[in-house]
Amino acid sequence: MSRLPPGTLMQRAAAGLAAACGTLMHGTYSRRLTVLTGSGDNGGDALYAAARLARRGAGVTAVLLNPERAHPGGLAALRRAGGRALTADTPADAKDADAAIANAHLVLDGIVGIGGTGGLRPAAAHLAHAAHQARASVVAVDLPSGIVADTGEVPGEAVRADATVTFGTYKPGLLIDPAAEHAGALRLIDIGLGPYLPDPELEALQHSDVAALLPTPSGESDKYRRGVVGVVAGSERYPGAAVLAVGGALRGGAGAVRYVGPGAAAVIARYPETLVSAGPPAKAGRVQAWVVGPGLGDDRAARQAVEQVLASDVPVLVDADGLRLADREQIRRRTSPTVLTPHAGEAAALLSADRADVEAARLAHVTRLAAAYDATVLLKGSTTLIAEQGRPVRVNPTGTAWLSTAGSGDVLSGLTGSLLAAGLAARDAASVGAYLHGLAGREAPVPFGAHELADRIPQVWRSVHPRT
Ligand SMILES: NC(=O)C1=CN([C@@H]2O[C@H](COP(=O)(O)OP(=O)(O)OC[C@H]3O[C@@H](n4cnc5c(N)ncnc54)[C@H](OP(=O)(O)O)[C@@H]3O)[C@@H](O)[C@H]2O)[C@@H](O)CC1
Ligand SMILES: Nc1ncnc2c1ncn2[C@@H]1O[C@H](COP(=O)(O)OP(=O)(O)O)[C@@H](O)[C@H]1O
Ligand SMILES: [K+]
Repeated sequence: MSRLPPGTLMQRAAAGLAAACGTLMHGTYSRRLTVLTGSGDNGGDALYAAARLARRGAGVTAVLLNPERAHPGGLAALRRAGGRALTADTPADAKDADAAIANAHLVLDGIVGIGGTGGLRPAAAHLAHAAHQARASVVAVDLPSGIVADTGEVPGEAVRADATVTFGTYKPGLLIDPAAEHAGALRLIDIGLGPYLPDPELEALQHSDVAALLPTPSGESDKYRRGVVGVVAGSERYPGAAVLAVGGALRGGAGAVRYVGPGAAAVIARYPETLVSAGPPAKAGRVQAWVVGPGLGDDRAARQAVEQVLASDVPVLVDADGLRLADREQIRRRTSPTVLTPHAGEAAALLSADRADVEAARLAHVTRLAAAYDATVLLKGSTTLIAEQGRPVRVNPTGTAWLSTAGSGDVLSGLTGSLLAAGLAARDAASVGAYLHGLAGREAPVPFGAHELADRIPQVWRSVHPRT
């Protein structure tokens, strides 16, 4: 801001916002637009954008939460363009304000942006509620008012938007639930901040990043050089977990999958290429990475298997029952990489916290877990986050709620373990595993069972890396 004439960034933001709204309303002429206006610069962006739309024929009403402190330049521009302004909490205007929201084609949420603190105050919450009830599309300016931009938490009332037009850079709250769910479709407007932004605290891989990380065999490759992944999963009670984890592992780029446990017959019946051994992991032969935990149960053999795997000197992914059975000190003492893949309930147990608190503040909890266990942590759920100490947290941009189906996590752990065995660093293996798993969930015809996810992986692998 200090390098440019005053107001330049706001004008860039308003121009981008107006263009996006024009597209969303399929034009401006005779469209009704209502602007929920707070008293900071977020309201200023909204007012200037609305003035641009009014000049192009839209009928604009601004509902002001605090008329004395509404952005003076924005309000003047709106009035010059023929827009009208109402005061939200004066009895004379309140009815008109509610009607303007109820009858709008589009409602712009300019209540608060990155300057907001806490849930919406009552007058603002009333407007947010009215917008939600209305037929109008709701477009959030920079972010849905009431969410915490930096964390994705939603501490109280917040706007529910159909789309969010954000400026300069994505904010963590637009990418992490529960806040992300309030944002709707995202649109980033470049206002020229790029070169001045600090390193991000949160990052999301794109297709090209994932393509560059995918292991690809070369002329020199043989099955051992490609990596062998050991899978310790399944039990008499849950033989299917073994099949699903092996199914994921066979599609993760390792050269061979070694299965260790009581589910060998079921595994071989489905995947005859699997190397199986009946004894404990310590006797199973060399692997380049282990996956331990899906459907393992909790008998003595299971506990012993977890202990042996954690005692190895190769990367280990611990999931499901493995997270429950693992000796926590043993995890912390490991010198090779460890990847923990809890869902919110398992994360809560590992931190002696409440599941609801983990889901409400995913970023804080995944960061705490990575520090507490000195491990790479992939926290599953409606948003998947990957944390490692000292590195930006990664948020997985793929996925769908259809992934919440039994056994889906088993496929993810096999897949991610296979990427570890193929030589990816722990954080990359977890991010790439989540990315492909999420894409498979989007591509598979719904409703799907978890085994169909494993079957989809080669197709999404090719879509990410067409030359494989
Ligand atoms: N930075 C940049 O480069 C650019 C920034 N830009 C834009 O500026 C925005 C940030 O503007 P900002 O800093 O003026 O704060 P903003 O988000 O409008 O909120 C402050 C107001 O909210 C109020 N308020 C607070 N909490 C509340 C609550 N819970 N419920 C209700 N009200 C609450 C608070 O009231 P107060 O506490 O003062 O009474 C104050 O009036 C940013 O998001 C982007 O849109 C663009 O123009 C492009 C360049
Ligand atoms: N609401 C949701 N939206 C998107 N993905 C979800 C949702 N709920 C769960 N998932 C994903 O589905 C998978 C479920 O894994 P998990 O909880 O381990 O189930 P299971 O133990 O049955 O395999 C994870 O990859 C998780 O991120
Ligand atoms: K807003």
